[in-house]
Amino acid sequence: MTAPILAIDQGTTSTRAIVFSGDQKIIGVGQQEFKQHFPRSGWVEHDLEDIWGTTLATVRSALAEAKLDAPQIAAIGITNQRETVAVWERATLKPVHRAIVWQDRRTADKCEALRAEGLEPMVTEKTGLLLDPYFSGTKLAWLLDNVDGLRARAEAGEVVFGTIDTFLIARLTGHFATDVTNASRTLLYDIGSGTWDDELCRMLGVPRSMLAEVRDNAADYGTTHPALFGAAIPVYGVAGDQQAAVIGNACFQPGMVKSTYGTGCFALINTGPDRVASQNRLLTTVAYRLGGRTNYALEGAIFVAGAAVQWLRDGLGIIDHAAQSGELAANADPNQDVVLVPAFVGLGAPHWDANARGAIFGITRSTGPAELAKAALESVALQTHDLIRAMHKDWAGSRDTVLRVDGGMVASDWAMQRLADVLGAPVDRPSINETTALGAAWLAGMHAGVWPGQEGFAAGWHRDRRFEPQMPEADRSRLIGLWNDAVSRTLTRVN
Ligand SMILES: Nc1ncnc2c1ncn2[C@@H]1O[C@H](COP(=O)(O)OP(=O)(O)O)[C@@H](O)[C@H]1O
Ligand SMILES: O=P(O)(O)OC[C@H](O)CO
Repeated sequence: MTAPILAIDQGTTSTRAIVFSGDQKIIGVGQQEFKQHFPRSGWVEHDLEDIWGTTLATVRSALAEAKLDAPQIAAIGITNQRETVAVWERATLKPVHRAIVWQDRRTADKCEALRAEGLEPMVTEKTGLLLDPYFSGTKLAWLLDNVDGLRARAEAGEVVFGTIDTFLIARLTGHFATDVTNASRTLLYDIGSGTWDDELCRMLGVPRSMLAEVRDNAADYGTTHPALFGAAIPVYGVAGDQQAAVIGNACFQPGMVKSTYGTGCFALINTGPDRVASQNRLLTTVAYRLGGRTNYALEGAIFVAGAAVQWLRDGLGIIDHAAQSGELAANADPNQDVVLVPAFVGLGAPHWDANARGAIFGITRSTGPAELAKAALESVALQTHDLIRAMHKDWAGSRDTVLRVDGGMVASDWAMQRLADVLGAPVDRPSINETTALGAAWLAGMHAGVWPGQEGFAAGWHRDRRFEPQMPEADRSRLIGLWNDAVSRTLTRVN
């Protein structure tokens, strides 16, 4: 039996709802962008009512486009921007503050202080993460320390914390639950024992009662309140968006790697049941847990990928649409060595320098929009190269792998060709680009028993196009050399 599944993909800049038919084709889409709040330099917040409002609206429009009613949907899968911190009243589900977004850097000093206390090795051992403002824990601590009366209310059990999945589940079904991949990004969860950790909670001053129950990725997360969509629909799948993309790109075998190019870029390699500890400042994270069995991943997280294209459009005004960036880059003068280090919100893996800021090198009088567009797209490829190189150093199982890509930016043929050139390895673009949503839908469909199991699903993965490397090796090494030099001049600290 097959049946349609609805996926909710709550991303950083927009919320999408997608209805997949029983044979995994997209038959209905709803999408809405929402406001980004930047209250101070380096701070990024989302209004949780915007997130909720766009979720309801996009689900309704996806159902309408698919010409389906709620009873015809077998199950819902949820996937979400990870690490973003929401705190709300347990009884009313009313937020007590805007959500603090994963990109927000306000806790850089707190992370530095914890590092100075020598706590990072303990944190990494338990969580697979580093002390960086990117992760939820220090942001939650900031709210407890800075919102009047919040700590007392948290200790009294009146307010709770969750990542965006947890907030949506609470509002959709009334359950207070999260999935293991989202939990693994909080700095509060021990990925080895699979439990919230008391020592980490103490380190960050977080009461245990604020934390949700952690479930497998394919599990029962309750049924939606009937009034929301006209009938109750079970929520059977939940995963953080980058882990959902691993699943949607069918990277189930150890050694398979995917890289997603949305606002940021996140490359994950499946390391199977082995928890590989990085020596090169990659993250160790949960790829998925199905039937109680965990697959781990090494992850490289870059904060600015498509955001560099947005900057070309909104900051510099040199393009009207993201899609024009590739055309412009193709016209750049090949003799100019312009390098952009897009450290707009610090640098993520493998540098983890929260205080670094962006820089452009090699500008001359003849540098213009085309060279800047080329440098912006190239910076995404060069950052990916840093991640893949770190993976190769960390784990022999990562060699000889083809990169599967997805996300909004992979629509750019120029960017994908340059990625293959800089990596010196092939890049595969799948036929369904909505792999994040597809991954969440598969979790739900498989749990509902209406979609194929792992092997059958993987067999249905199809390639749209393979990009083969074409750049001569000498040009490639020269480009990488210029990049390494530019990055070293941008860093504010040596790890
Ligand atoms: N044709 C294109 N060329 C380059 N970048 C693109 C193109 N289309 C979209 N993008 C970039 O992709 C990003 C959107 O991807 P998406 O996966 O929707 O992101 P997110 O989930 O982070 O909101 C934007 O930053 C946009 O600038
Ligand atoms: O919303 P995206 O696609 O930019 O993904 C955000 C990541 O989950 C942050 O870790």
